[in-house]
Amino acid sequence: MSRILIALGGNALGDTPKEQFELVKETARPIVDLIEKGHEVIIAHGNGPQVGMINLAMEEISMPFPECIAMSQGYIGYHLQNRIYEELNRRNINKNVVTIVTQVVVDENDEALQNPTKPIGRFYSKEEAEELVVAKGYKIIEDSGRGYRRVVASPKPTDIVEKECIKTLVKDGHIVITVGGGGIPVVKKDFGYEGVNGVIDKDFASGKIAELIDADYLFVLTAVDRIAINFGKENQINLDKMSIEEAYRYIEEGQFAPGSMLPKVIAAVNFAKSRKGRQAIIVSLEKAKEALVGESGTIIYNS
Ligand SMILES: Nc1ncnc2c1ncn2[C@@H]1O[C@H](COP(=O)(O)OP(=O)(O)O)[C@@H](O)[C@H]1O
Ligand SMILES: NC(=O)OP(=O)(O)O
Repeated sequence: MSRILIALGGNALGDTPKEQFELVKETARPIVDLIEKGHEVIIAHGNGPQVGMINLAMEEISMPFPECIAMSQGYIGYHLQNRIYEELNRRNINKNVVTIVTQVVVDENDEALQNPTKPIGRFYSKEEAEELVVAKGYKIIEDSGRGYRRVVASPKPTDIVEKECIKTLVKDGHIVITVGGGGIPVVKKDFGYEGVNGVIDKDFASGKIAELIDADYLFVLTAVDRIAINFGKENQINLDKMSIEEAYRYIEEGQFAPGSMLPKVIAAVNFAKSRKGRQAIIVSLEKAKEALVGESGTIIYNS
């Protein structure tokens, strides 16, 4: 039996709450497959499209990002815990599922707070993007050949406020959904914490919690079955494994798009490096079960 941290991509959760609730029904199956095999599963998820949607919908009252992230953790967590519970019941597996509203500590001097890089919200055409820059003052970038997106600050996680609660729940056999959307970014104050504007990359927060709960595997589930080099080009090569040294070389070559595949690879490398025997796997949701027996995904390993 292994302890597996599953990081679900926000782009795989659909565009509307209705669409998401249907999609998450499918998401629950491969997750429960792993639980049925006896693995301990902890779930993290993205919120890029959703947090952008919430922030835009609440523009009139300028809803700050920490609150938007908390809302996204709540409703994505609700969908996941509802559907996973249903799937567990269908298979007569007696387990509890719970979502933790999670605050993630960042450094108030993190330079990333002044330099927006994290794509959120929907994709725009080039013309729409140009209009938004003028009308709303957004910073917009081109996102991995898929269109244009707003970017916001994305500080690095340094600690997780609720880590002891998470550890206890996992130890007691409960299925925990945590660090949704990378967690609510907070900075330490004298007696507590205060939210800051930004969206933490869920891949980095997932790597952090995976280390803290002593996971054996970090599964980063996204839209592609494998990492590729020369991605999207005629000479694209999909990788079934990648050593840490190879990963560093490909990063240097610029093989992984910033804001999409690059944070996943960095989080995977950091996790694989942190303890001998730990492996990170980047794979699609549909192929998660196959990935555990080496039949899909890209394994990032410490050679
Ligand atoms: N080298 C690469 N190999 C595979 N996919 C890549 C690569 N570079 C960029 N991508 C893109 O990155 C996407 C994953 O990032 P993203 O959609 O932001 O993640 P998430 O699933 O967490 O929302 C893939 O679906 C793919 O379109
Ligand atoms: N917060 C975050 O990293 O979300 P995505 O995975 O949706 O980009």
